[in-house]
Amino acid sequence: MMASSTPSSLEHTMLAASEQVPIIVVAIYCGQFKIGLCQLSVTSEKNQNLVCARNSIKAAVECGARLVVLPEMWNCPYSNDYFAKFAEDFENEDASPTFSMLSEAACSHGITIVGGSVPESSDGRLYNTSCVFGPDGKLKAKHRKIHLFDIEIPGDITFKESDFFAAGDKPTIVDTDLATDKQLFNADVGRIGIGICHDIRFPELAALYRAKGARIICYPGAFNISTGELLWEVMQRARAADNQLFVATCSPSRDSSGSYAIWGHSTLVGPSGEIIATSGHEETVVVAEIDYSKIELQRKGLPLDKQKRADIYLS
Ligand SMILES: NC(=O)CC(=O)C(=O)O
Repeated sequence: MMASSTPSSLEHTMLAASEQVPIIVVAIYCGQFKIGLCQLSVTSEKNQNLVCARNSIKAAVECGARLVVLPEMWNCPYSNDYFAKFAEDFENEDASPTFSMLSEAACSHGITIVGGSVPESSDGRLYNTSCVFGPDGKLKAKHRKIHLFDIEIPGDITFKESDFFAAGDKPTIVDTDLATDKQLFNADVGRIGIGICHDIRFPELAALYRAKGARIICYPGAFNISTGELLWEVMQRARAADNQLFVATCSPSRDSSGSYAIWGHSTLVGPSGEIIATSGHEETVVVAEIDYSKIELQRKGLPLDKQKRADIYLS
């Protein structure tokens, strides 16, 4: 068991997809299911973005992924000039091409999709929203970005999401279809926590997800090159190691449209804070195996939950 989860058992393979998007596959023995992270190149043509995402989901599924994650803002450039124009109302499903495509993809492949994030219009407001679909194509959950990315570092980066978006006010935990997955695919996708990009900076949210039984937290994200180099990997590894669970992130690729320079590097991190699979900044699909027994192993060997001195710092 121990030997099977050591780095020496990793197989790294580079494959060429039919759409000529490079695919990175990382397999670990004794895994339970594969996750696919679709690092998409986002253009200012929504339809093209939908087609590209659909192809990428298919490529991930062809490599065995049962859980597929898309990036933050994948149907729309991550830019204030586009958010309102590209927004869709998910209550009106038939008029939402993004909702329809994700639902169809989840249903026809029988997979769970964490649909990155896109601009949502609702009751006269805009939200940065992630929709999660189950293998029957039904919407399982909707997460509205809780912590909006407002930053002003003179001479470096200024961005104010709160000028355009309203903040969500709920954490999002999704119970995926265990029975269906177990019967059909011998996989256990389990309980997932959802955050969007800047949400990753807030350890309290991740700790809440762990307390509620999440075994993986998915963060669609679009870190900037200014913040990404220093913090993107650190944040993911910290959230995973603090909570002894898996963290998956998915970003658009750097060549995406708009003035916002994207860091990329979609990644899967394991419960001891180890990087299992990652990418560069180009368009790609990362497929990696998740073995939940690593969580139990880590929590047994290093029982942070029992060692916690809540009497000292939570009172
Ligand atoms: N999209 C974001 O929330 C970006 C972010 O957090 C960053 O550091 O860049």
